[in-house]
Amino acid sequence: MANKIINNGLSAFILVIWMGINIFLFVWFYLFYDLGDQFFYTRHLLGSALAWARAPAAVLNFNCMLVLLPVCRNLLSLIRGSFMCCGRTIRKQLDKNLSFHKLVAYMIALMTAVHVIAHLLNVEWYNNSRLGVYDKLSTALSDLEDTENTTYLNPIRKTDIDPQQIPTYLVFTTIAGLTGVIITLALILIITSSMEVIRRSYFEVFWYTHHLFIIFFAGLVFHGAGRIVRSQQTTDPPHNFTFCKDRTDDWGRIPECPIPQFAGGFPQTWMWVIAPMVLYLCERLLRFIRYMQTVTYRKIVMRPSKVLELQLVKSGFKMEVGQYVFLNCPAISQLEWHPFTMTSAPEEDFLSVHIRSAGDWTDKLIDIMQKLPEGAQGPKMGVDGPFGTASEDVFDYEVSMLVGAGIGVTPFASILKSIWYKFKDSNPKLRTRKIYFYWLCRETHAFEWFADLLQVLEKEMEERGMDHFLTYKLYLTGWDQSTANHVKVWVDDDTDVVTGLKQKTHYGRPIWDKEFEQVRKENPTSVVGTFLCGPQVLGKVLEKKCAKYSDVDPRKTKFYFNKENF
Ligand SMILES: Cc1cc2nc3c(=O)[nH]c(=O)nc-3n(C[C@H](O)[C@H](O)[C@H](O)COP(=O)(O)OP(=O)(O)OC[C@H]3O[C@@H](n4cnc5c(N)ncnc54)[C@H](O)[C@@H]3O)c2cc1C
Ligand code: HEM
Repeated sequence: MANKIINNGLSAFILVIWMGINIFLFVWFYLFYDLGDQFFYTRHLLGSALAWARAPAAVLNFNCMLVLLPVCRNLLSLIRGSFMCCGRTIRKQLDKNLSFHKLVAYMIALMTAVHVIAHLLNVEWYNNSRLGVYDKLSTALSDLEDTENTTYLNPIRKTDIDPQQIPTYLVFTTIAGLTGVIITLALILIITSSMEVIRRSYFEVFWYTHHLFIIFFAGLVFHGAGRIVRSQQTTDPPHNFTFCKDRTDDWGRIPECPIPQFAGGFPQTWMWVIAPMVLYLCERLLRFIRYMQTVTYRKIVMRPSKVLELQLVKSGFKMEVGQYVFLNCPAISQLEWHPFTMTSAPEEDFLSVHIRSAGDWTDKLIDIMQKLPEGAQGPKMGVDGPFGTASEDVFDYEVSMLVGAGIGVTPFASILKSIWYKFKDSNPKLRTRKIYFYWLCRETHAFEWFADLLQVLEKEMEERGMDHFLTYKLYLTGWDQSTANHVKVWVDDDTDVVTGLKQKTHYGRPIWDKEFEQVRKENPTSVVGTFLCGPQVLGKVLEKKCAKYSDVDPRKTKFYFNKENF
C-alpha cells in the first residue's frame, strides 16, 4: 500500500489539483451567473440556462489550455532534462503525458455536452420569453417595443423574425452559433476515432481524424469571441443593476444601461489557448526543421522474424539510453511519423532502430529496404527527436530489473550496449551495481536480434570479473514438441542450444513471485527500479508484484515500477 502511494502519490495529487480547479471554476461561475445581481434580468428571461452554459465554458477554457501541453514532446523532454539530477518522481509523471491528455480531452467532451445542451435551452427559453410564454413583464415590454418602435428588451425585435426560426437562425447566422456547430462536430469525430479499438486497429483513421484539432482550435478562438447573449446587449444585465434600476423611467423601463463586462474582465477563450497553441506550433516547426536535416544510412540489415535494423547518421544528433525517435519516410507517406526506440548507445556515432513488421507502414518500409541493391542508400528518412522515456532512468537506481517482451527489448538493448561501452573503456563510476534482465520471446529466432550483443557482454563481464553485475534470463514463451525434443538432446551442453549463450533459455513464462523473492533476498536494503517494455497485461502483473515485494520499512527493499508500451 505504502509503495502504491509512493508510486502513484504524485499522480493522485496532480489529479486532485486538476479536479479541484475544474470544480472551483464550475461552481464559481455557476454561482456568479445564477446569483449575481447583475444577471437578475437575464435570469428573468432564461432561468438558470445561462449559468449552465457559462460554468462549463469556464471549465472548457481551462482544459482547452491544458490539452495541447502533454503532446508537446520537446517541451516535456526539456522539463525532463531539467529534473535529470533529481526528481525521479516528477520525471515519472511526464511519462503519463498521454493519459493526462486523454483525461483532459474527456473533460472537454463532458463540458461540451453540458454547454451545448444549456445553450439549446437558452435559445429555446429566450425564444419563449420573447413570445411571452413565461412572463407578463416581457410581453408588456415587448408590446411597448412594438408600439414605440424602440428596443428595450433586445435588439432583435419580435416582429423582425419568425420566433420559431430563432434557434436555427442563431445557430447558423452568428459566429458563435456556426463555430459552435463546427467545433462540436470536430470534437465528436476526434473523440470517437480516438477509441482504443480504433487506435489499435486503424491507427491512420485515428491519426488523420485527430488532426481536426486544427479546426477545433481555430473555431474555438472565434467561438469565444462571438457570444450570442452578449451581442444582444440589453438582454444582458447591466454591470450594476441597482444603478440602472435607479435610472428607470416612469414605466420602470431600463433605457440606457451600459454594455456589461462579463465576469469582471474574465479572460476570453483566445487568451487561454493562445500560449499552448504557439508552443505546439513551435513543436511542429521543429519537427519540420528536423525533417529537412540530412540523414544518411550507415547500415541496413534484415534480421530474422521480419525485423529491420536501420543504422542512421545525422550530424549533431545526441541521445540518451532508452530514448525514441519518430521516423518519416515520404516515399511511404509524407504525413505519418512513427515512433521507434533507439537500440544504439549514446557512446556510438550513429543511431539504430529495430523495426518489426506490424502493419502498412512498417511492411512498406521493409519491402522498400529489401528491394535495395547491396550497399545502396535507402529513401529519404526524416528523424524527429530524441524523446525521453522511463527507461532513461535505469542508471539512477542501485539495482534495476529490466523486462522486455518481444520487440520490447529495444530500449534495454541500448542500455546493455551502453553498459558494455562503459565497462570496455574504463571502470565506470556507476550508481547501479546490479542489473537483472528478463527477455520474453514467443519464438526462438527473435533472440537472434540481440544474442550477439549478449554474447559480447557476457564475455566482457567475465574477463573483468564483473559477471555478478548482470544476470540475464531468456524465456521462450511459445514452443512446440520439436523444440522440446531438440533441447532434450543438447541439455548437457555448456552453452544454450537456442542462443549459444552460457545462460540456458527457460521454457514458459517467468514465475514472477520467485524472481521478485530472489531479487529482494539478494538486495535486502536496495531501491530497485523495475522497467517494463511490453504489453499492458504484463504491466499490471509487475506493478502488483512491485507493491507486494516492497517492504514498508524504508531501510529495506523497495520496488519502483516504470513502464513503456508500444
Ligand atoms: C514509444 C514507442 C516506441 C516504439 N518502439 C518500437 C521499436 O523499437 N520497434 C518496433 O518495431 N516498434 C516500436 N513501436 C511500435 C511502432 O511505432 C509501430 O509498430 C508502428 O508505428 C506500426 O505502424 P504500421 O502502420 O506499420 O502499423 P499499424 O497497423 O498502423 O499499427 C500497428 C500498431 O502500432 C500502433 N501504431 C501505428 N502507428 C503508430 C504511430 N504513429 N504512433 C504510435 N503507435 C502507432 C497502432 O496503434 C497499432 O497498435 C514503438 C511505439 C512507441 C509508441
Ligand atoms: C479535445 C480533443 C483533443 C485534442 C484537441 C487533441 C489534440 C492532440 C494533438 C494536437 C496531438 C499531437 C499530435 C502530434 O503532435 O502529432 C494529440 C496526440 C494524441 N492524442 Fe489527442 N486530442 C484530443 C483528444 C484525444 C482523445 C479523446 C484521445 C484518446 C482517448 C487522444 C489521444 C491521443 C494520443 C494517444 C496521442 C498521441 C499520438 C502519438 O503521437 O502516438 N486525444 N492529440
